[in-house]
Amino acid sequence: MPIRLNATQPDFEQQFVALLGSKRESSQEVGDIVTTIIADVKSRGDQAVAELTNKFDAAGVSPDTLRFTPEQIETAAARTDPKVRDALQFAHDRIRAHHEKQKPVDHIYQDDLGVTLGTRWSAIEAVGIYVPGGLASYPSSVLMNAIPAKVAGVERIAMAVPTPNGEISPAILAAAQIAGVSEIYRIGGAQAIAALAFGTNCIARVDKIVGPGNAFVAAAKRQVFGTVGIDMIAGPSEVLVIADHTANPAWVAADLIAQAEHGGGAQSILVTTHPPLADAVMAEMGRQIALLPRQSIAREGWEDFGAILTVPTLGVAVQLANRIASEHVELAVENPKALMGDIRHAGAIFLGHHTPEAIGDYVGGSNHVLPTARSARFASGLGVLDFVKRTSVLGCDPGSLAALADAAVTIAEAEQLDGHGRSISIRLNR
Ligand SMILES: NC(=O)c1ccc[n+]([C@@H]2O[C@H](COP(=O)([O-])OP(=O)(O)OC[C@H]3O[C@@H](n4cnc5c(N)ncnc54)[C@H](O)[C@@H]3O)[C@@H](O)[C@H]2O)c1
Ligand SMILES: N[C@H](CO)Cc1c[nH]c[nH+]1
Ligand SMILES: [Zn+2]
Repeated sequence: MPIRLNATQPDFEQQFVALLGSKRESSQEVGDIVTTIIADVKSRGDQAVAELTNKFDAAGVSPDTLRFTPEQIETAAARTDPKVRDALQFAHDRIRAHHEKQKPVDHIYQDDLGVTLGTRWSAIEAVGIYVPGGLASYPSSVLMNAIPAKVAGVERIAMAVPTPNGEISPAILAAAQIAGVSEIYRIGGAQAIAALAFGTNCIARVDKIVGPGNAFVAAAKRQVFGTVGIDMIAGPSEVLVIADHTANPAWVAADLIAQAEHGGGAQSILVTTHPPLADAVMAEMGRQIALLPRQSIAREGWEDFGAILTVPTLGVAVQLANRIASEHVELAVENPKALMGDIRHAGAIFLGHHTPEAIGDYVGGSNHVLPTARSARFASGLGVLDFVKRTSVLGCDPGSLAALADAAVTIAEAEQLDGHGRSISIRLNR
């Protein structure tokens, strides 16, 4: 059964803290498995990648079939239902248009001492994008990963996607074609992350790895950080719905189920100021889940990771939401725009009764690769800025150098770094 809590019950704080911690962090066991996999890929390269891919995905690969050939991509993409292809193209165009607006601009100026100062942006050269594919297939995640990289001007995009039982949804390859990605490997999990980070004979190493995935993918990204850059920890999905008396219980229940459907530790939480809504959503969950197939992952997700919290005011709801720092926060309230400013920690905010989170998963235009496991306290969703680096630019002429020199030499002396001081004063014949 999902957890039900009322903010006025005496042990609320204790129960809430337990909810915050429940299965959101990567376990030691997963971390240890991932460490072993990464070490294996580092030492045995493609052979290890192929063996691990066959062990976990039963993909039937060998070291020389890890990469999709251009013909395989073309054939599979051509098999995609034209309606799906059109929908992916529609999504692509909307996502691209939104991300174009995120492009940073170089900025160079001269300050009042005559010093030239600037910020220059340049694209990362080679990026690995991870597209999850264990329990479900995510053509939409191909677009969400690849489009901001393309907009940023990344030269090489290497995509990893697991192919359970050797199968791939043609829509994945159609999405890759639409986004302009052609270097695609049929690998997943920690072995894919290790191969992209350290490189093998057939997979050249990248500079940064982005994209969502399960606990093994998230742990592997943590462990290779430093060797390569990573975007964030985008693990099992989460939704937090804040709802008042104006919310429709059937719609709220449907949104909670949509997130539980991701399985593998997904989390769906409702916080409401209206106790009758809590009861109605609970009943709706039972009704709608009963309509799902018996082994539906949504059913398991809700049973294991669902929660309904009743609170006295929207102010308390917001406080709890900021502590949970959910990947998605839906504001199913009378005046969502008024509440939005108080939500400090969220991967993405969805405004009002007519903005289901799933619209952001696919075609809204914003990115669905978002921070999970409370990392929205310090991380942001994927965007163009994840694929560029910022380099500062500084320039002095004799006049401006003279204007800065005294203070610089004084600090150098305070640090007892005489060489630093001399490299300045030598230019001024001091
Ligand atoms: N936060 C986001 O932006 C976002 C977006 C889309 C999906 N997601 C999440 O991505 C996840 C996708 O998970 P998934 O499992 O379907 O696909 P996945 O591709 O992330 O994981 C599949 C891989 O996990 C590895 N694996 C599975 N069991 C293992 C084991 N016992 N030991 C070692 N490795 C093992 C295998 O290598 C397999 O290839 C879901 O949790 C979903 O919620 C998040
Ligand atoms: N809700 C997921 C994490 O933001 C993304 C997704 C893709 N397809 C369906 N859902
Ligand atoms: Zn989703």
